[in-house]
Amino acid sequence: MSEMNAEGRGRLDHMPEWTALSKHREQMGEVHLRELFDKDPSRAGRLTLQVGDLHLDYSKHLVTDETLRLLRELAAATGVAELRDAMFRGEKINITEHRSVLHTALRAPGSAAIVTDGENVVPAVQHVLTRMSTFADRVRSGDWKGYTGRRIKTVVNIGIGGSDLGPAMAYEALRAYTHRDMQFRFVSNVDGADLHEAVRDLDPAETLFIVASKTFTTIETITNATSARDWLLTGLGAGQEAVSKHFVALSTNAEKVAEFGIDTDNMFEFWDWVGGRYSFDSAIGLSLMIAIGPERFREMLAGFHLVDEHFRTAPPEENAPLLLGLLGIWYGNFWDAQSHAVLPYSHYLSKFTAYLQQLDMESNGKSVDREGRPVDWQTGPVVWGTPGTNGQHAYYQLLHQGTKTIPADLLGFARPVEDLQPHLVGQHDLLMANLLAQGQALAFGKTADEVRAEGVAEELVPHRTFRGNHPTTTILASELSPSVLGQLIALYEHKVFVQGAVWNINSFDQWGVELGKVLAKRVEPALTEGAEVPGLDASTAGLVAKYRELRGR
Ligand SMILES: O=P(O)(O)OC[C@H]1O[C@](O)(CO)[C@@H](O)[C@@H]1O
Repeated sequence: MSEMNAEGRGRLDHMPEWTALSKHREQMGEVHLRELFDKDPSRAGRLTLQVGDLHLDYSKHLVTDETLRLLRELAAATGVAELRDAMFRGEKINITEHRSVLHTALRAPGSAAIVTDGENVVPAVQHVLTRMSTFADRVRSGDWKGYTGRRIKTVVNIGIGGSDLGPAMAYEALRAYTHRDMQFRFVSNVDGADLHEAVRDLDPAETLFIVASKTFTTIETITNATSARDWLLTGLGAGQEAVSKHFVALSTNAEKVAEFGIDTDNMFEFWDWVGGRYSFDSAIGLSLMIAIGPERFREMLAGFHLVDEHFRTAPPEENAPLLLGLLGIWYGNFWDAQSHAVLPYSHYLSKFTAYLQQLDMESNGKSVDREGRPVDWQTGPVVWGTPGTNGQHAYYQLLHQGTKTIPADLLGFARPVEDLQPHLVGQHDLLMANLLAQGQALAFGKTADEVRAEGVAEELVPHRTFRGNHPTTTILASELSPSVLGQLIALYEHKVFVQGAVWNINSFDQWGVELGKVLAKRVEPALTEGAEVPGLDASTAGLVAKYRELRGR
């Protein structure tokens, strides 16, 4: 197979810029952050960036100015800026699905013109946003009535993956801004227990289901939506005519929505150029919009747009998504880091890392390049983490004293949410002190001499020594507002983009989730009816038999 792709780009690991980074890494050897800080007193002030409301401190990274320069050269040589511009222009950079990648159009101002397939998509985006706003206002005000004439008190979003994680995460993140007289629930798992627990205390007459599915064929979602419809109609003692007052759909597939029995007047549309994991700022965000109101939703979109513009226009030295993407490449490809921890110091960001797992791992969990050739380099990392203080009492031990290199992001906010009860406000400084202390301990550790100086018995010194040298990015903002949430998500979206571009993989398909879906469909009849599954492997056949025995079949 040829070394060069259509753009004349050679294999990544054969590029001189890659080799230069490998050599640089060798020369760096066992560098320590203590040393980097000692050598350069200006480091802390210099290695920071301000993007909108986000303050990024990347001084605690194992990089020198030379490292950053070489990483930027790699980005230039791999055509990150060109691919970025092609994405913003609406070119079909999702080559395996022949689609544009235009989530940035979802948050572009109404005056923008973004053309794909000969059509400016912005008016359609704005039209759906207006429809969503009218609907959200009606539900919020009680003007939208259920079948029996009662107002809606609970909204249940049924979706999975990108049709669940985004709105569920953002709902938690922006809880302080949500409608206080309404409840919001998110059902995703095909385990009937999920829906069961979500609706068990609800009155169907006051419940609105939002069925969120780009394709409207996803088995988990359609199964849950069908069960929810049965629950509703049984509870109301009504027929199909009640569905239109209690079900709306968010989808690209009007035909399937109609087939399910939802009036397409109650469907909020989006388009195939919005990837599932990039979709919560599309119609998929309807539950969030009902929760926080259209105005706040628009503030969130403006936050996204601010970072889109930054990514599109900021010079490489000041481009935050570019920098974060390149730092990830530095660790993943040159320090053998296998994972990346995202550690928010905010209870409201409890679902943030789960959201990023799909964004990052579904995008960049690939092992062939854009030309279909196996890659010889590491691609996307395992992304993991939970809110920081909880993690400190669980897995931070491994971060501090384990054997692995795990770069981490520490996220925090200067101000607690406005409506926090006054007697709890004082806890915020303690929370943030923890964030700062962890960044410090991870970077600088504690030497054996420092431990000895505390009078620790010699045999315990190795156990109480902290190597340090664990790299972190600290991201601070004044508060977790809708705009700041939009800024944060766009920052990570574009970081993931940068990495995919450098690795020369397609970050916008997800063929890897297909096989399991197909096999589940084949195995199900074996579980229910004991049907023969041709070609079933011996282990799975044994497990099928055991399952049937345990179920008493
Ligand atoms: O919105 P849909 O079509 O139901 O898909 C849900 C999710 O399933 C996937 O296609 C695969 O898991 C995701 O990319 C997507 O977010």
